[in-house]
Amino acid sequence: MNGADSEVGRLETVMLHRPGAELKRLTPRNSDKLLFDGIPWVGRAQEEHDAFAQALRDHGVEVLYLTELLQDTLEYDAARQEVISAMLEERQLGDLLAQLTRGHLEDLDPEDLTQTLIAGLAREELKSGRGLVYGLMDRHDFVIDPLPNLLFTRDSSVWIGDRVAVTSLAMPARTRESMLTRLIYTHHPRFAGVEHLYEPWLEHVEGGDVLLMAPGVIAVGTGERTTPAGVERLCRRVFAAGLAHTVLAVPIAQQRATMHLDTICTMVDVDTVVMYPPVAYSLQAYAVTSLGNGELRVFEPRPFLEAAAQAMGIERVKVIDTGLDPVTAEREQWDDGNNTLALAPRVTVAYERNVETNARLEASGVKVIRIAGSELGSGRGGPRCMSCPISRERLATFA
Ligand SMILES: NC(=[NH2+])NCCC[C@H](N)C(=O)O
Repeated sequence: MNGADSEVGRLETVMLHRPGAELKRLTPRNSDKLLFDGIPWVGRAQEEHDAFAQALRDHGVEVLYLTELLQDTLEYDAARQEVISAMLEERQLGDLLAQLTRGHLEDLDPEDLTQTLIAGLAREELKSGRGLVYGLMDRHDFVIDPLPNLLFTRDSSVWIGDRVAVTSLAMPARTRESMLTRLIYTHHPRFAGVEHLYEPWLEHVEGGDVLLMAPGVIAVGTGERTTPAGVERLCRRVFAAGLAHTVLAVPIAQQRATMHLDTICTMVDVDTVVMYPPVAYSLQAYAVTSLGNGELRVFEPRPFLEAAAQAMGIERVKVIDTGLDPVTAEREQWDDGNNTLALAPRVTVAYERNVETNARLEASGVKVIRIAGSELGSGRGGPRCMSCPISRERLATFA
């Protein structure tokens, strides 16, 4: 069954995106805007990603690739027309260039259209071009921008219970990603009948900020990406759908190092988190519950770990004591040491480079499946960011 009610129920199916030609578009001139901190060696990034996918399969996880789902989806004419129109509307190319681009895209078969939607289209790759907009563009300028961050499938959709929240991404370089995930969830037969909990045109919410702490309890970070209004909208929708009794709104620093809640905290067991030490005990949360009729009850802020324990109905949330010195902690947090992907309670995937954090996880009895991420990490995302769980074994129902 599709969906998830926790971060740690046995992972059954996951959606990944194997990085490809879109990474080859990165240059020192555009990488900041495209949210990469370096220029990855693409072949090696693919090898690292293949090893990640294989590690998941070795643990019984079904791996779906976004590219394959998208290509299947683009076999349907309605889906092709929908995505081409939506993309051209967003891109603002002017009437003539939009018309030429439409012609170019309509001629592509599903495989090439998939590639173009992901890797983008430079002006010089357009079959025929003319007019003012075309003339004013440099030949390397993008008629369609590439999507190098599609690699981080966590952010462009998130399953809550049996529904999928297609997210509303905050950074201009990423907004088109959820146009593609929405298309897949709307038209791909594998997802027929799945209800959408959220839509890309609503207030900003990114999947990296959403943590399913326990059945019925969701923590949502709000900072650089998910906005306060996004959390409020998600609360209303989650409560209306009966998917949770409590949402914890967690303000996080509005900066790149902590762009999502999952950069500082992920779950490794039903009651245990691994957390960036400097914030572990200072992070605050506003618990939100439903008063019915769409009204929300918002509680005074309290320490996050306390508020979470109360909502989860447990005495306390355990924190893996990484006990790291501040410099090591900061280095490993930057390299996504706290961004782990649980395959089951106490079994987690982590970047091998975060030697100290991983050693502490193991000392606490967590099995760590190490993967290489020297190239993948240049996009500032770890195993959790690079995975969208489509199905996890349910822990319980809370109703
Ligand atoms: N869930 C996450 N932490 N995702 C990380 C996304 C990294 C990506 N380069 C961005 O800046 O958006």
